[in-house]
Amino acid sequence: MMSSQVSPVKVFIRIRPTARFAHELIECPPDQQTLKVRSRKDSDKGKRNNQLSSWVFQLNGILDNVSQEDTYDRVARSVVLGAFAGYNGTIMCFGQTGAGKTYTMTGAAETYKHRGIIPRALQEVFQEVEHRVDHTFSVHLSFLEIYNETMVDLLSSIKKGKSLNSGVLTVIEEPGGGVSVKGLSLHLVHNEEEALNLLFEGEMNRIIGQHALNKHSSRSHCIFTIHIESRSRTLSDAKYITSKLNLVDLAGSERLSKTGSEGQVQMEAMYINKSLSFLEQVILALADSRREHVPFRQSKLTHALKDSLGGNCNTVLVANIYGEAAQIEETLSTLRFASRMKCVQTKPSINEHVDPVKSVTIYQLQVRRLEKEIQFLKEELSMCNTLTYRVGVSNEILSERQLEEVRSQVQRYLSGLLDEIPIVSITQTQEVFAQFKKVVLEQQKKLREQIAPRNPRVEKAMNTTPSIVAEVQGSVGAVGEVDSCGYGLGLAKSSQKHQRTVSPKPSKARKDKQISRKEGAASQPPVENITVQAEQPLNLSESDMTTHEPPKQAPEQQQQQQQQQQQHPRTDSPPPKAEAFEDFKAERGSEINRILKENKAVLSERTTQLRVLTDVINTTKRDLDYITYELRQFRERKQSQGQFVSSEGEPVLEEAELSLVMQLKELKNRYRQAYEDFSSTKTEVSYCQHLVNQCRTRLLTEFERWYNESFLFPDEVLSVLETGPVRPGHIPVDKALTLMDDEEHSDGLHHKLHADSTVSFYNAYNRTLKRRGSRQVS
Ligand SMILES: Nc1ncnc2c1ncn2[C@@H]1O[C@H](COP(=O)(O)OP(=O)(O)OP(=O)(O)O)[C@@H](O)[C@H]1O
Repeated sequence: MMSSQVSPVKVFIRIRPTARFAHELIECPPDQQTLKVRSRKDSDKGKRNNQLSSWVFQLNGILDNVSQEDTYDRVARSVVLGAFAGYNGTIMCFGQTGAGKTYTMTGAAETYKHRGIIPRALQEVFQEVEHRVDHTFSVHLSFLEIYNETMVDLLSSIKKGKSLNSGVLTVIEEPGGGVSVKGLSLHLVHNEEEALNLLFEGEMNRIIGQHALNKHSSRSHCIFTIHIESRSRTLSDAKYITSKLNLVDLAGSERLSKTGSEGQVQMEAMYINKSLSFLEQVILALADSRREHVPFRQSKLTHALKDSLGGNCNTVLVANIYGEAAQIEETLSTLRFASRMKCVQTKPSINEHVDPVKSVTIYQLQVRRLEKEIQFLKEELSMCNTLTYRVGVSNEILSERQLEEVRSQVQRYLSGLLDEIPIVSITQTQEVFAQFKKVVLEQQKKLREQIAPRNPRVEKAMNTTPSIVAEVQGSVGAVGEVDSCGYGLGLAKSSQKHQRTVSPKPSKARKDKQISRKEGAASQPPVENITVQAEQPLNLSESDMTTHEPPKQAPEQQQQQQQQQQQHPRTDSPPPKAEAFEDFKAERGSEINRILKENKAVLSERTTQLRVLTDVINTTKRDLDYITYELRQFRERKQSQGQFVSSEGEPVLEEAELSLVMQLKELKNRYRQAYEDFSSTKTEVSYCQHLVNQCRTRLLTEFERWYNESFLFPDEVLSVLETGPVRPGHIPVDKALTLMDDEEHSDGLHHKLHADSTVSFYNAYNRTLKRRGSRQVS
């Protein structure tokens, strides 16, 4: 049930038309909401009073000379429509016998025009059911009569009704605060006509007693209920709403003395008066916010109307009055009841429920649907795989336009104009790789054409130098913290050094050339701006230096190399990296090295400071614990000996205790200060560590580049690299130098990728051909 707002009961006065209307006693001002009544009688005591008393009643509307149609519109329509939104509604007529309750509620059966609220409500309900096509509705009816405190099912004569209990009817309270009548039959109706049939059937069954005032007077209370249940057609969830419309025709409220009834009828009148009196008590209790208990259970009527009066319901009361002078007492009584009812507040709220069975079914359906979907996707995936590896390739080959797009993407990616190449399909991804390889091969070919025939040294470098990537990774891993500053090259022990017969250092002229080349390079940022992130590992070890050993060669190769070395001067061979690194730090990389050393010095100093502060904190903490313990001990001792109190009655601190308190205070301050210093120093340490790491990475990266470009690559290689789309770092440069795929290999690459994919298809095709051939032969 959804949260509700408080809403007061709406009260209307309906005046039965009469030629003898007591205009001198009842005045209806034009505002249509006020009734002024005068009377010479003391209505409470039932005696004549010479004083003329007057009363003013303020209500929601006065229905004087108002048609049945307008009465329905003003009184009932909103309540009936509210039921379609899930709100319960109650409309009840109250008043003395013959004042027009039944006329208002059921109407005059003879003429269609004079039909009352119930038939009009039924008409509206079925019109709404027809209009609201997005919902399915079920409408049930029940008709209850309360006669002499006995509940009677007015539709029990109808066989089809569903009733939980065919025995005695009892009012039961439902968990949400509502009430229902156990055993009362509920009848499913599909249209207005079926519903009206039931209404008339119930009316026929109504017990009618002879009465002095009105021979057709109803001596019972009747509750005609329309039960509506609606479910969305569009949302297949388990939620649904229910509502009920109680249309109540109360028995006449006249006094016993006035009826002049005897015997059975007098008994009826007594019961009626009693139940209406209980109704009044309930209304009084509901109108008084201080009252905690409301006596609903005192009568069947009040119990059955419990949720209509004080619960989850839009409630409207029509108080019918018979405006003749002779009835002024009853009129006053009815109006008093009506104005009390106006103070009653209800809490209408939408009755939304969740169908437990349906919710399980819905989840089951969802699970089943998802399982189906998974199955479908699995099948689609397997079909896709099948197609990709067998026949699909021929269908999925990229068009010329698509190929061109991939080429363009790769070019833009390599030149830095595109950040990433999105993966679209397997063939597109294959094509991207193919294009990358093609670029590499093209560059390699260009290199070979330009330099190989003219420069045998490059051939040699290409054959003897490990891959640049391996070099960068391996060599970076070869430098460690072994020098005096805690940093430097991890120099291999002399016994582990490979024996080189060549001069370890490049000539001065060569070095100058190298330096000027690097200094001219645009990629060289100022050393202060150390923001390059490390991509290489930083931890370097001595043993890694052995990775600089030339790869093991076959004896023939060694012999060939020795011959080559004899042919070419030794100065052409690259120096050992350890020595080159020392040179680099002294010259080309001196500035970075200096900054690195400075940063390391600051780091070392801050680390020492941090250590000192840690000691201070620990010592202070120990002292704090000790003084706290001492103070506690002192106070416990003092407690056992009794408290010293000054002449003013204040507790007195002893000198020793005061000293401990002061020490504690001082220690706390020291601790706080040391902790603050520790925190800020710790931040500094991690920042310095970060700077050191950056510098170290930078030094190594610069060294590797310098080493490679100075000793391994000739100018021709560098010039080609600078002009091509592949920038240093994009691909392993040595790959470009050492990979020697021939032209056909390059050209055939794209086809091979597809050929791999089509192999299954062609294998199968060839097998079929073979089988066919063998059959022909045989
Ligand atoms: N507003 C009205 N317009 C025309 N006729 C009316 C109106 N109100 C009541 N009457 C007529 O007055 C007579 C008594 O009305 P009705 O039977 O509705 O009174 P009641 O309050 O229902 O009495 P009871 O105590 O028997 O239930 C009926 O013949 C009815 O047609």
